[in-house]
Amino acid sequence: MDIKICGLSTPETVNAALSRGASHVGFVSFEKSPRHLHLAAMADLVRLVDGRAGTVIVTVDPDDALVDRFAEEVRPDWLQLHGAETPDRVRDIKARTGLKVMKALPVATAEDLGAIAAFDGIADRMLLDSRRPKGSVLPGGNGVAFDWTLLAALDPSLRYMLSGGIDAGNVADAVRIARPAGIDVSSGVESAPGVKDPARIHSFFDALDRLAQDVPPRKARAS
Ligand SMILES: O=C(O)c1ccccc1NCC(=O)[C@H](O)[C@H](O)COP(=O)(O)O
Repeated sequence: MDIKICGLSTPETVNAALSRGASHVGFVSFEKSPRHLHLAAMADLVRLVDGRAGTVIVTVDPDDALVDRFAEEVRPDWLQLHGAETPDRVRDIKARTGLKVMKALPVATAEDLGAIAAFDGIADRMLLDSRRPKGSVLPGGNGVAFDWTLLAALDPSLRYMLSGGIDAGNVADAVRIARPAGIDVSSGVESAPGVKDPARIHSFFDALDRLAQDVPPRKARAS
């Protein structure tokens, strides 16, 4: 299973995630976020990763100029689009940058899942996240979960990332209920908003290690 640790901002916490085998590490470009990083700081962290995990810039409705700067100055592997980007816009951004795109979709009801089909064959990965709670200025990274049982209706071959309010205490339930191809976590490995905590990153991976001992691999499971 892919594991993405999102909203990292220091070499120490990037190294903690890499040391436990994170498949992806994410850096947020959104000025209202406590996790916002300038491009030069992101570029330093991408160089530190040096191919040991997929590097992801999380961004919200970026214009072409910003997309170009991400591709040229930071050189990540992925852009994670966390705004109202349409399938056409996702296609344009992929063609413009040559980068892989993860499209985030806010989920609160079964109807919300209907939007996934429009990105089929366009987005490289869907990320199913909670809807922004009332009063939050952040489209993601709010530390709230949605009803994972809604995901039972999805085509089992859809390889999506699950996010929203996941932490060491509930990741086992998230995996057992949703059986996602990947998990994305941010607030759940922080000691305060925007402050990643190496000890919590380790606890999160410890919980995954325990889970790996009890949950059969996805392909081997019935239905
Ligand atoms: O994390 C942010 O501050 C953020 C800001 C703007 C858009 C997206 C953002 N985060 C997206 C993520 O990938 C988070 O990991 C995801 O929403 C889960 O967050 P959490 O519930 O805190 O684990």
